[in-house]
Amino acid sequence: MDETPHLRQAAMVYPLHLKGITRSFKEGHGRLQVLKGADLTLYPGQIVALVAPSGAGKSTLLHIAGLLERPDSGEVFIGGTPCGKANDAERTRIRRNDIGFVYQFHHLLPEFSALENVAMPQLIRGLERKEALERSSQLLGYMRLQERMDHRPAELSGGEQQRVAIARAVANAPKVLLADEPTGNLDPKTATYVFDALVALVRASGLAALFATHNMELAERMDRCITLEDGHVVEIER
Ligand SMILES: Nc1ncnc2c1ncn2[C@@H]1O[C@H](COP(=O)(O)OP(=O)(O)OP(=O)(O)O)[C@@H](O)[C@H]1O
Repeated sequence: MDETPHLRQAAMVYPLHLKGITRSFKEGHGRLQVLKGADLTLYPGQIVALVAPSGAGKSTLLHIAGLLERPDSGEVFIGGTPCGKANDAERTRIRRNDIGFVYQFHHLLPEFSALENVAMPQLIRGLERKEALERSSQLLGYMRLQERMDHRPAELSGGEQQRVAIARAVANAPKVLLADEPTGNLDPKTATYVFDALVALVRASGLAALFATHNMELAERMDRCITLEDGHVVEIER
């Protein structure tokens, strides 16, 4: 691995740092090389849009950054911790404590209330129930859902469900928030509302966020826009 002092510093300081990520998949008799040495650094408090055509590798990059998949080569640093050599248990711990995920579909637990859904990751992490519920209630208030806390997901609108999912994603105060089309299944007005709530939360908590989106209007409101070109991360100048 390239270990210039600059990179060592970046790896120590930044919420997310990807260095030389490669990933290929089996395709017919050959391999499809999706990522060919992708580099990316996210700064604290920064919201970055990842905009690229379908099939360019956005989800692959997010899965690798979120420690859901391992790259073929390269290194993922979360809050300065190199994760390549970490075993599965350590990766699960880092994922649980330091990474928040928001998906296009919320994956809330249907039999639990909004409040319990947000409390769940904190309880799994070992927080006292009272403390977890208090913090969850605060986060839901932040997402303007104080009136909806006791509702189950089926009793909430799509935009409300997604705001619960966002509150849950940041419940453990992660270093980085990763989102794959977080507003993709919402109508434009609701998408903007949910996005605004998300931005407010990211700004307030100072974490870094990386969002894959096809919504150019939302992407342009983020701090930085990046794309994937031929397996590399490229900044979109604005
Ligand atoms: N597990 C896998 N096995 C084989 N091929 C895969 C696998 N995962 C992804 N691919 C292929 O890798 C390429 C990139 O996929 P990826 O899902 O990362 O793209 P994407 O940019 O997120 O696309 P979309 O915007 O359509 O979600 C695609 O050609 C896809 O078919």
